[in-house]
Amino acid sequence: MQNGSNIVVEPVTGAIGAEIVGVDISRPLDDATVAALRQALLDHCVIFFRDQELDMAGLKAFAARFGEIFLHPNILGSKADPAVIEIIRQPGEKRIVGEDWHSDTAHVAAPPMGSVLYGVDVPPYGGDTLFANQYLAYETLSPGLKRMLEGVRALHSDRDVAGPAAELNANRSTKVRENPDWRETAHFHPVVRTHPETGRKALYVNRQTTMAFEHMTPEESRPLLEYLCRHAHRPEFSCRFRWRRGSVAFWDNRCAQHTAVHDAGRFRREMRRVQLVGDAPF
Ligand SMILES: O=C(O)CCC(=O)C(=O)O
Ligand SMILES: [Fe+2]
Repeated sequence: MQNGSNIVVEPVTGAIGAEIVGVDISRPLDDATVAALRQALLDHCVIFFRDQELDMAGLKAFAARFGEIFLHPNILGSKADPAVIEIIRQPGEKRIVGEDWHSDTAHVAAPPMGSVLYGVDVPPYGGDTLFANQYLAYETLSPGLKRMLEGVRALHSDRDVAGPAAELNANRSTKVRENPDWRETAHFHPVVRTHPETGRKALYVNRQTTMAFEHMTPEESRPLLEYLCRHAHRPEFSCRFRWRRGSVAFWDNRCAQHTAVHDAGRFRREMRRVQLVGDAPF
């Protein structure tokens, strides 16, 4: 049993991210350890682990210590276990999962609270993942823009990430579910959400799913939306994680955005991801 008091939390930037040292997450974790890890996640928005040996069951068991497992509505899960998504890139792949800045699965009524991503087969260089702190993105807006965004909601849709065209499926290994009866899933969420555990406000718009502000056309929304999406990942809000085999990133999807970098096209890259159930944003 791993004891919470042994854990060391080492921030990786001044803005976001911390590496956790001194814990083997393949072993059963006691409640003090889980509480310490959860606190580190709340403090740093994303936590990283190195040199972990996790099979699918181990990855799921670790994630399950932090909440109920979320089943993705669009992306096909592994044949071995549908709760685990295999995010695979073959050499030369045109499109990848997670390209461009986003928070995960924001088109559903209650988006996942977080994701645990595990590096199974990682390129020798390239294929990093970037994260950005959305508390800072909100806090650095001007008082006037903060006031303007108060109470404003935006429409989030899976039109571009799971649409009927399935153009994605032709160009990447990780497939969305092919469904002739596919219907768009769309929900309104506040542009500024309050984190249910920390009580802090975070910006909550992204380039993958946010279509328009409520009561406004996409054309009217686009300039401000684009400004907010660009502001959301300024270098001083972000960190970059370089993967090794056995690395883990566990992000809080309520206060962090992330993007995968598509710069390792010559190499195969294989990751496994488990998501956790979250609340409806408020
Ligand atoms: O493969 C990556 O680096 C991240 C992909 C992604 O966006 C995700 O797992 O949610
Ligand atoms: Fe993602």
